[in-house]
Amino acid sequence: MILRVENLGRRYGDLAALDGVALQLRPGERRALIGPNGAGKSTLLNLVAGAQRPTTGRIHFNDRDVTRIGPARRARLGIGRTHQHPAVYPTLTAMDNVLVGARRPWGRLRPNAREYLATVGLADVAGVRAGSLSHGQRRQLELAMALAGEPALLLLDEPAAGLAPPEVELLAGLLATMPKTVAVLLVEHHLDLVYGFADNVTVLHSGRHVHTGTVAETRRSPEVKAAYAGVTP
Ligand SMILES: Nc1ncnc2c1ncn2[C@@H]1O[C@H](COP(=O)(O)OP(=O)(O)OP(=O)(O)O)[C@@H](O)[C@H]1O
Repeated sequence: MILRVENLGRRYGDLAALDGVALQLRPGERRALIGPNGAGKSTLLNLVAGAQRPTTGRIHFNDRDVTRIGPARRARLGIGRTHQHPAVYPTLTAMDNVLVGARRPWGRLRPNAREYLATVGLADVAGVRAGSLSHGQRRQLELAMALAGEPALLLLDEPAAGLAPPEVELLAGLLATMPKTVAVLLVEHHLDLVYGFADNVTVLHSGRHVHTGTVAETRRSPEVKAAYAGVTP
């Protein structure tokens, strides 16, 4: 398993944002994480990335316990991520943003950086400052930055949020061409995107795990229907 999460919990005062969640991802697996607003999806992603510390539970990445390891070291170990609001350096060019994402000596990686930009469809704006790019392009750039780190696990937090329908289609195409060496954990509300992309789908509701299954199983799951109807399954 590339990711093994056991009994993961996170409290904010009286609120259990995440409550005893277990999750396992195979190398190269495409897994979507869905659930209604406030279900705990971003919290789970932040705990796996190391941006937040769990209240309970353990996180194993590549058979290594990373529960107490900080986010920068987890990134170097091979956990890449994107954010709900794209985190790019606005005053740096698209190219230099990718070089930052690569976390390796500048010059050596320049040709590669161009490849990553091309992968996400941004080759033409390599020299443009990230702050001048559209919201959709900044999302694509953040994905190139994450890929440049050559992660074994990529955490994507609502990559379709704020995108126009043609940009969502572009994103779906990008996700489909993602290297099979990368396992992806995708948090997304856009269910067409989820069902077109995922091997398996995990559903959270009120911080709890309510379902994991294939796309077909998820589509007909009564627990999933109940979770989305706002009923406690
Ligand atoms: N820093 C925080 N302080 C207090 N409560 C928080 C904090 N972060 C998240 N929460 C609460 O934890 C719960 C889970 O939030 P989380 O953002 O993980 O849900 P989500 O499934 O990602 O929701 P959405 O789909 O709306 O992004 C929510 O009730 C939220 O209000």
